[in-house]
Order: sequence, then C-alpha cells, then structure tokens
Amino acid sequence: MDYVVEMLNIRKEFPGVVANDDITLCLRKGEIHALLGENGAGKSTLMGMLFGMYQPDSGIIKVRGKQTKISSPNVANRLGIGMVHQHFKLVSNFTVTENIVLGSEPKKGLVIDIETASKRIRDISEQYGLNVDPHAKIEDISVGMQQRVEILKMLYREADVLILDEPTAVLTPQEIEELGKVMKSLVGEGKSIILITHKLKEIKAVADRCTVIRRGKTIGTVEVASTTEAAMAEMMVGRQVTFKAAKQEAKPGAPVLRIQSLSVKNSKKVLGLKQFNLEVRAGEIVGIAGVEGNGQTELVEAITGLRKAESGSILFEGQDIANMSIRARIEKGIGHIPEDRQKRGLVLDYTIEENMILEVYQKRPFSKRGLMNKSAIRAYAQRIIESFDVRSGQGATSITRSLSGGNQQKAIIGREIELDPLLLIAVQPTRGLDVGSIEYIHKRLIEHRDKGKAVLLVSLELDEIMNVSDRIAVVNNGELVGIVKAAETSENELGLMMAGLRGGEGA
Ligand SMILES: Nc1ncnc2c1ncn2[C@@H]1O[C@H](COP(=O)(O)OP(=O)(O)OP(=O)(O)O)[C@@H](O)[C@H]1O
Repeated sequence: MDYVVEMLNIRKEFPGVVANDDITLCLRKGEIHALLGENGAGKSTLMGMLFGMYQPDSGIIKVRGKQTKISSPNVANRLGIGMVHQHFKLVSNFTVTENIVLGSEPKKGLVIDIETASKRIRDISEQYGLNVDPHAKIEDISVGMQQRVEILKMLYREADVLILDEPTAVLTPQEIEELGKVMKSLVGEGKSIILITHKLKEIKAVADRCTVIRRGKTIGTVEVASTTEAAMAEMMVGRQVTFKAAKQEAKPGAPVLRIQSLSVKNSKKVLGLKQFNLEVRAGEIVGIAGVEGNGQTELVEAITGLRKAESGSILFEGQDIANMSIRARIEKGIGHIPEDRQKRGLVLDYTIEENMILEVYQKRPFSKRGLMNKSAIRAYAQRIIESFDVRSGQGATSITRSLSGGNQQKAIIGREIELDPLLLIAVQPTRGLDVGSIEYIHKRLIEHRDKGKAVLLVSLELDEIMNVSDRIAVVNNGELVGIVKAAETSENELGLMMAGLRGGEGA
C-alpha cells in the first residue's frame, strides 16, 4: 500500500494527561482521511506532532516510507506537509499575495518580485478551482475566502499532505459545500488530506476513510462508504448517541425579554439590525435562524451591553436595560455564552477555577470581607467540571489555555448555566463540540427552559435550531423575516425565509 504518511504507535504525555497513547494513523496517497474523536481525545496533539510543533515521547513517523524526525513546522513544510489551523494566521491589511509569500519572498535581484508570485498564485488558484484574487486585501474578503488563502499558501509551498483542523467550523453551509469540492479537486490532483472534524455528515460526504480515537487511544480505521454516521458516533463515544433532543411541549409564561423597534449599528457604522421586534418568554427557547452576518451579532451585543443601541427598547423583566452597564445586566440575570470563546469567554492564562468565578468572585461564599474563599471556589469549579465533563490534565487548577478547544467551550457553557440566569443567551453553543457533548448541552438548555427560564439560542446550524427551539425567529439583512413554531416548520421553509421570503407570524 502506498502510504504518504505513517504515524505508528505514537505516544505523547502532557503534565497529568496522556494525550496520545499508542495511536496509529496511516494516510494513503490521494485520499481524504477523517480524524474523529471526542473533545480532548488527542486529535490536535497528534497533528501537532505531524506538523513539527511537538515531539512524540515514543513511536515512529514515516513520510513517503522513510522514517523522519519532524523537529519544527519548517521541517514539516520541507517534507511537503502543510496545515490550516482553526485560527487563521493572516495579516489583515496585507494582500493575498503578500500573505502567501510572507517569509519566503521571491526576489528579482534585490527586489521582491510580487508580480511573478501573483501570477503563480493565480495559476494555482485556477488549477484547483479556488477562485482567489491575488490582489485582494484579507480584511475585505469573507472567512471562507480567507481559508482558501490558507490552503493556497500550503499549495504555493508545494505541500502534498494537507492537514485541515476543523475547517468547516467557521463556514456557512454554502461555503462548506464549496470546500468539499475544493478538497475533492485537491485529492484528484494527487494531494492527500487529513481532515479533523466533528461533523459526521461531512465525513460521509467527503472522506474515504476515517480513523477514530477515544481518550488518546486508536479505536480503529473504517472505510466511510461502508459505515454509518451512527456507527462512527458509537465508536467515538463508546455508547449510542441520540441525534434528536427529547423534549415536552413548552409551557411559556410571562415575557422575560421584550425587544421593540430595536436598531443597532454594526462595526462598519451602518445599521446591522433594523426595527427589530422579539419576545422571549419564561419557559421557552427562541431560536434565531439566519445566514451569518444578518444581524445576529448586533442583536446579541445590544442585549448583553457590548454594543449601544441606536433606537428602540430592550425590556428585561419589564425594565428598559438599553443603557445599563454590562455588569448590571449580568446581575439582573442575563447569562451569555459568547460566540468567540477565546476573545470574550475566557482568560486563557487563568486556571479553570478562576475562570469559573469571573462573574461572581466578589460575592459570598467566594469572597468574604475582601478575602477569597479558596475551598468554596474549588468546590464550585469542581461541580461544573464534573457535570459538564470538562476534561483536562490537572482539573480545576489546569491553565485554561492547555485545554482542548471543545473543553474550553464546555467550561464556558457550564459557567453560564450554573449562574442559573433568567435569560440565557447561547450563541453557537455547540460549535466545535463532539456529538456526545452536543447531546448533553442540548439537554441542559432544555432543562433550563423547563425550570421556567428563558433561552435565546443563536446558531448557524439549522438542525440545532430546529431540534432545540420552541419558536424560531428568522433574520435576513438585519430584519425580522418572521417567526414560526419549530414543530410546524421545515428546513425548506426556514431556508426560504433566511433568503428573505416572508412567512410565519410577526412578518
Ligand atoms: N500544551 C498542552 N499542555 C498541557 N496539556 C495539553 C496541551 N495540549 C493538549 N493538552 C491536553 O491533551 C489532551 C488532548 O488535547 P487535544 O487538543 O489534542 O484534543 P482534541 O482531540 O484536539 O480536542 P478538541 O476536539 O476539543 O479540539 C487534552 O486533555 C488537553 O487538555
């Protein structure tokens, strides 16, 4: 068998945790190979070793049949291995070409030869159907396009093994489809791809084989065509997973949040939300469906106080909070699971327990007369860690940065739900989570509702919106298109509404 990469019996320990324990993954030339595993299973660690960011404690890596030591990302690049990270590494006020040649600038004599580089970039872009304009500035192009620039960067450096780390987490459904085509065209030209993803549907759609790992160990490698999503999910978590959240019909009470004619400017200083009306009652989950960038961010930031409203009112428990400070809103009972967990959700250099009390540390029992009560803080953090299954090397005292992405996310969700807010605003709560964790988080959101609290769920995943919400408000271009009951709508109707066609009540 023609393997381009063989990672054999790989082991890697971090303080308190064996991140990889005897893992084997072999990549065939010309295949898309999915790497599937729960949050914290060790996927990024394994790929980090293939890309030269860490060294294995034991085990062998062979590239094109030859045993190799990949001591740095530069060595990986020279071996033809490239990686697109979850957080792109692009300079936003540089052009596509400038970003791609950064660090390996082509010269004509002493002068940097941007024109030749641009031409080559255009040729590669055409060859693989990437459709990237070499002269565009990064800040002016969409996230999906930025990702293609990252892919181009690897191709420009002649990589033929491409590692994509959760590439679709940041993409819209349409961009996901386009990325699928790009990946197929790459392997069609003889490249080989390792794809890290939590989305079983995507694995079914694009991958040839899938290696499943659980808690640092290889469970097996399967041929994707002859296996099911349910079977892969079960291999991964070690039990059956239900994909549909079980819930009773909502028994909504009085309105908790009432938004009237709310208009909010976006970061480009034009109205991103226009004359918006919405009500969320106690005991119900209202989902916001829409294509990314259609007013969701402005809506959430206006409610939480991160952004100022231009006009209109935001009534919370009957009181207009539009001019209240962020802290006052939290005190009144608004919880927020933010979209960008690294920027707004966590202080990465603090321990988990410090992060768990960010909003309540000045309260009893966590502090008394200015002194912190360490054991109360520890017990509180431990409770969240256990109920939300936050996995890390050193429990409550682990530095948050050392947690896997999905475990950071679970910690934030746990913290916000534990505050037991009257209104919980959950923005993309399950982005980056494995199917088992998604199942659990959905259950907790529904439990929160059943305790008589209000939940506002913002998500780009239609499945999630339809599964978890009671009512769905659809946004398009900053306006409310309509509100429908989740039990009475279909993916098709929502899709049309997201494109701006009016429907439902309140239109
Ligand atoms: N630099 C580090 N220092 C200490 N522990 C680490 C470090 N990097 C990863 N870990 C630990 O190793 C384990 C595996 O983490 P890894 O990031 O590889 O998981 P993952 O499968 O990529 O998860 P996710 O799907 O959540 O991104 C986790 O327990 C994590 O806390």
